[in-house]
Amino acid sequence: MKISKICCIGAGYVGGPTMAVIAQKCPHIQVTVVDINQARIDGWNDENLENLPVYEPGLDAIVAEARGRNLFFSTDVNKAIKEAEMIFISVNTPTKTYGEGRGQAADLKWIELCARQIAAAAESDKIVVEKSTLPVRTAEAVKDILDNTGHGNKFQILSNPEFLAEGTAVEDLLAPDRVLVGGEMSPEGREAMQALVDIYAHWVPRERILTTNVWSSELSKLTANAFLAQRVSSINSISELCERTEADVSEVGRAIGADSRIGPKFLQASVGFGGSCFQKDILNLVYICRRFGLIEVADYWEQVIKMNDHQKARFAKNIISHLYNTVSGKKIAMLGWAFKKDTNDTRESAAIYVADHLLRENAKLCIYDPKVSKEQILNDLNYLNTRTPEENEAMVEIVTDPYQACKDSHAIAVLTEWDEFKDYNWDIIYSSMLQPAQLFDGRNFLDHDKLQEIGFRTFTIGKIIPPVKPYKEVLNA
Ligand SMILES: NC(=O)c1ccc[n+]([C@@H]2O[C@H](COP(=O)([O-])OP(=O)(O)OC[C@H]3O[C@@H](n4cnc5c(N)ncnc54)[C@H](O)[C@@H]3O)[C@@H](O)[C@H]2O)c1
Ligand SMILES: O=c1ccn([C@@H]2O[C@H](COP(=O)(O)OP(=O)(O)O[C@H]3O[C@H](CO)[C@@H](O)[C@H](O)[C@H]3O)[C@@H](O)[C@H]2O)c(=O)[nH]1
Repeated sequence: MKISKICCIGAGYVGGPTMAVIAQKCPHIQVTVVDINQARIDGWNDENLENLPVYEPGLDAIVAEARGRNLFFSTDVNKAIKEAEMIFISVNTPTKTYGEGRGQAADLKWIELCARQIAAAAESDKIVVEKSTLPVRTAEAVKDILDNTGHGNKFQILSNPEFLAEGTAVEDLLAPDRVLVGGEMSPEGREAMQALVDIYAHWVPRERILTTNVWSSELSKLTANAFLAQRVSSINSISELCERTEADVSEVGRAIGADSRIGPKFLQASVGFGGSCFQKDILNLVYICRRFGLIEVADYWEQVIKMNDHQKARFAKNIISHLYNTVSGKKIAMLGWAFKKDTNDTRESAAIYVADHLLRENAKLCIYDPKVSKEQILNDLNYLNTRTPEENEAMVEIVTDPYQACKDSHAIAVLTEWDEFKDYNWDIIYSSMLQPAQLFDGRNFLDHDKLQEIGFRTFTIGKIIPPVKPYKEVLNA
């Protein structure tokens, strides 16, 4: 079966970049990405590529090449469904905030709405591809809705989870470790799988395209994220032990990572993992296990989240304890708000929770992030509901100049590993701060020897840095 028209429902961090790459690599396929969010679609259609709603290195060039040729962004969902032979569902599947499974289960409201809309709008048979991350056996529900409301049209449901990481989405999409396609093991199912495999085979080596049954595919996505997050929580747990024993977590990470059975990736200790996926997907896994009565399995994975919460709280508490057990009324500069570098995404960023912790202690925060807007930072804090939006606005200043953020502060907390932070003139920053100037590197990536040499009291994760010399006088006081 040859596909000539694709539609993707959901123009977010996954739908936008994924479809842009398919369109670039398959110029003969018309790709239409649709969304109910008009502002998002306007952003994707904006002539100024700096206004694309998703920031990813290299994405602007790909959009520029394909947009208007065979890549289109629209809010006309029904039209795109009607025209397409293959429909990707790439809508959000956040943790439920209400009712049964609140705080753990995935909220499949948007998935169901998509299935119903596809059923209502379709005028011919369709292949429906689950691109969103879904609980194992969701395809069953999607198929049930489509089969019972789809006016006799035939639907094949495939699972094709996305493994891209933000910040490296384009490189991950262009050269994925693997592409996973799960489908029904019937002749029709195999034909649908082959149609999707043929699309990816335009640029992905065939041996990297794995096919499985639907349930293995759905569960592999949750499992991959659980394993990755578990590595971060594991090294973070060891970081705390390092701080008590004068071991250095970077050295431990290097030493264990050299074992080919362990491997060197995802062993970077940090203030805690963030992002829209790890926490939500593990909570979902935990929920599914509990539903099946697998209490020990659920508890095992839940510990990964508990460890992560502990790490974020530990970082904030460490700042407070080094500022003589009070941050009340003290200016603290926060460098970085995104959950990792090279993305403007802030979902579940450790920075949000560290900020909230410090604000509960009445700190005054001054925040700088090169890619995150003031509105987004305030939205993130307001979403926690810890205090009123007016109170957040009064306690938090958001600036576009990192030097201004640090000026007159008691301490700097580095929350995101943006490359530009390494190149700052730390002498100038040091001399503009209140003394003793303290710096808390939540990403272990700055040049700590140099910072110590300048005079900073430097604290990092998983390593105690001894002071190299008495604290300097304020240079330009
Ligand atoms: N963000 C990532 O890095 C990443 C990576 C792999 C997988 N995933 C998974 O992919 C899915 C999408 O994630 P995302 O980060 O792109 O989410 P997102 O929130 O950025 O985008 C989802 C989009 O879907 C739209 N939408 C929701 N319901 C709709 C409907 N009925 N019709 C049309 N549009 C609708 C929303 O308006 C939104 O723009 C999630 O299941 C997520 O777990 C995300
Ligand atoms: O050694 C490490 C690696 C990562 N992190 C943190 O872990 C979080 C997640 O990072 P990363 O996995 O690189 O980014 P995501 O975009 O969240 O990607 C994850 O989640 C996606 C959504 O499901 C999956 O598609 C990807 O495969 C999976 O890596 C970030 O806060 C990182 O700073 C660390 O603290 N230490």
